[in-house]
Amino acid sequence: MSASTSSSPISILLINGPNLNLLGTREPGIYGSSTLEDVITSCTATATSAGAAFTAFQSNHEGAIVDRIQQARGEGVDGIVINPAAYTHTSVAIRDALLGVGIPFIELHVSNIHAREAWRHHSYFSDKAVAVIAGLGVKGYGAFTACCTGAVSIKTFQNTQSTILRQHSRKD
Ligand SMILES: O=C1C[C@@](O)(C(=O)O)C[C@@H](O)[C@@H]1O
Repeated sequence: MSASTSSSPISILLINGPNLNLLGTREPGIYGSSTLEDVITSCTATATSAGAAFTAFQSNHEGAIVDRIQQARGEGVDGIVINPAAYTHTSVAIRDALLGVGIPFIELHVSNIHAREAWRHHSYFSDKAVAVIAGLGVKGYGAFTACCTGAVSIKTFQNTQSTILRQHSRKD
């Protein structure tokens, strides 16, 4: 991975796949009422306060997501947080792009894909992800916090994952 140094802030790229632009209106019983804009605003605030660089990208197109991942290597992105959405269950191309650039990534789902239809249980990403977050609603995007607040690098996320899950499961 491209290491972050004290002189260069950690750089995080958030990628959202197809139909996540509809967050807030899309099946609210499953995905909640927060919009993607709400999510990005919150993540941007977190990144800014942590002194991290943050970029968000959403596309409904597989090739565009592959292109954005490839572009990330040239930009020196340290870690990717990706909700591949429906491509989770189908995309060898996005998996290969992530492995090709060698940037560590966290896989994120708003819903608990393992509590849904059987065909959603398989992910082309989970076995290669630093961590997998699912079922915490849009609060799952708070996983992003672990990538930049006080964390040396996204690799430390593995050690903080259980803490994050505890924090988010509290009803506060
Ligand atoms: O589009 C999505 C969103 C999703 O990734 C989630 O965030 O829960 C789960 C996927 O199965 C689904 O196709």
